[in-house]
Amino acid sequence: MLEVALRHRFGRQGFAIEAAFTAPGDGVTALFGPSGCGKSTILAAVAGLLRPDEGRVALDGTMLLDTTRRVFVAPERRRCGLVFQEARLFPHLSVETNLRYGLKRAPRGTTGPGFDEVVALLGIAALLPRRTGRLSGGERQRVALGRALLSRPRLLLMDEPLAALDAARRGEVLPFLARLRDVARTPILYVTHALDEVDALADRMVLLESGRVLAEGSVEALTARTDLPLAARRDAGVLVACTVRSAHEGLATLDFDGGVLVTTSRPGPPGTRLRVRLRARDVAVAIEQPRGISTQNIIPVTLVAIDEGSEVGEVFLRLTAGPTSLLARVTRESVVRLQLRHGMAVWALIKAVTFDHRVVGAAITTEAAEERALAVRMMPNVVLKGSDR
Ligand SMILES: Nc1ncnc2c1ncn2[C@@H]1O[C@H](COP(=O)(O)OP(=O)(O)OP(=O)(O)O)[C@@H](O)[C@H]1O
Repeated sequence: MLEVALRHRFGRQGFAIEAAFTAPGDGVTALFGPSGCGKSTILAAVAGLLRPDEGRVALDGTMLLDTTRRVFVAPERRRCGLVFQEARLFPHLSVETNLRYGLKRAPRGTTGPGFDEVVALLGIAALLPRRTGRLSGGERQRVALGRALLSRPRLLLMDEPLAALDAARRGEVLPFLARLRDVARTPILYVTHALDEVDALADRMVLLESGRVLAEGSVEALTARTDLPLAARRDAGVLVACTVRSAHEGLATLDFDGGVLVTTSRPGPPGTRLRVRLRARDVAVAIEQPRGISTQNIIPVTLVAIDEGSEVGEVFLRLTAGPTSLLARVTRESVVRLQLRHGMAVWALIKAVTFDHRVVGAAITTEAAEERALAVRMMPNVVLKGSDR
């Protein structure tokens, strides 16, 4: 487990951070918040690249920083693997040499994935002889991930690793990040301000604003809260864990804990586990079961709360389908007109064409899936969290 408590101010009048949070010993914890809220500064303090005015950083009980006891472990001795927005590779050297540089930094006597395993995991075998200066941005980031992993870190620190890539390249690298998360068993602290990356990768989220922690918890729990700034976003809504039951003729049926969803997005074959973001603005409610309507998803739910929205004239309806929470963003006028009250049984209406999905495990090509199977064979003591568990 990573424990962080920091207090720092740049100069006398500068930006101030006062933040404390924990991250578990596995999975991805996202440091999420708007530009300038202090995410990179916190990451730098964990890496040892910044000495905060006061603070404590402990990794699995080992103190990396404790200003009260004058403990400051040098960055190179913290065993943190770093991946930044730009890959920071040696441009004149080959991919293989860059990767072996990572391996050289692994402390003696440590165990972890070997060179071939990491190359297979990240699908970079064909790139090995090439100079990194000639690679695409996405390829460079995969090499940077490999180099970080080969240094056998106890913690991977990633500062917006996809932010410098265009949409196509991000889509190319994301599944590899998911594979790394699932196979490498190294906890990851992941800085981002992109909610879709949180949806795709993170188990936990630490929500930051102006140098302070507003909330921390599971991604599902935090995205369903209407009292956090996340609720002001146009894509505010809940994340629902689903499993594909069937998929044919352009429609997929997904099971979730509390019902069934039908979607036109292509989530993969039966059994695939994924997360669906149901945006509050895409959910309507009806007080009677609608008939003669094109909407595919008509889900019986209970209205459990009416929360203030961030916009005048709007509210969030908090609905439950079994143990699963949904949010609907509707006008206050509708609440009055339909006489909506807590405890009412209503129907949530969600068009099949509206929602996005993120495959929880790596959604990768057949070739990459074969490489992944190879990586798994080569790393027998791996834990799989993905769709092909
Ligand atoms: N060395 C420094 N000296 C003075 N101010 C700094 C320094 N480094 C960062 N800051 C300020 O601290 C604040 C937080 O910066 P930080 O880079 O941690 O934010 P961030 O959340 O990572 O933002 P972004 O998403 O834009 O990278 C900003 O206002 C920044 O200008």
